[in-house]
Amino acid sequence: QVTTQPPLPSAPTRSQEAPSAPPPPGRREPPAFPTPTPTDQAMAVEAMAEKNTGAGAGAAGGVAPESGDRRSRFRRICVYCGSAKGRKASYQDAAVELGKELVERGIDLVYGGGSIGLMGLVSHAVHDGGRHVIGVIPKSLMPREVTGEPVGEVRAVSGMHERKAEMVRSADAFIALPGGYGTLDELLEVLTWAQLGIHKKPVTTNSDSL
Ligand SMILES: CC(C)=CCNc1ncnc2c1ncn2[C@@H]1O[C@H](COP(=O)(O)O)[C@@H](O)[C@H]1O
Repeated sequence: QVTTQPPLPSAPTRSQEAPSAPPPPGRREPPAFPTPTPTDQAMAVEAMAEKNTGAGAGAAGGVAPESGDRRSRFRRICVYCGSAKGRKASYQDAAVELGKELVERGIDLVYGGGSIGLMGLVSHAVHDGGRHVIGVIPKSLMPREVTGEPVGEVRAVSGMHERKAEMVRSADAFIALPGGYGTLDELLEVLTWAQLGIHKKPVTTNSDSL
């Protein structure tokens, strides 16, 4: 079972569209979706795991939360995010905050292994905070997505499909931050694998990124 928190906005169907309400003239504002903070995202994943019996870290070997502190039931969370920093500073802030939140909750990071863009920000935040970082990256992509010293453990894989499979195998839950087509591809694949019952791990997203 997969739940997104908050639910992704769906486009109105023809029957839902009011015929008497044409779009206003001039510039169209983007819909004002709420932007959950990384704390909201981590909380959402925790809440989903509680709702989904047998889902999440329970099935994937996570640790039980210790009373009185903010340690998570998840051992490792996979973060999907852009290889670019994005148009808004808030995306970069969210990546760093999410990394810090993982550290605070004692969670290790699985990610796409790049050192550029939001991927670089979240991985450095987790690594600098002393948690383990696993970067899963095809060898052929390293020259493009890794600059300087790689962060944490690098798992070199043979291709894009293997990368996504290894990321899903290695993590107990998934959070998508803003990104481009690559992030969208990763998010859709992890969602469709859940729909097919290939895994039973929680998936959540920041709807502002889509
Ligand atoms: C050839 C093939 C099977 C492609 C399937 N597509 C993909 N599979 C796995 N990771 C991807 C794919 N396309 C892009 N990515 C990765 O997704 C990450 C984020 O990309 P983006 O900035 O959101 O854009 C990057 O590390 C990028 O290398």
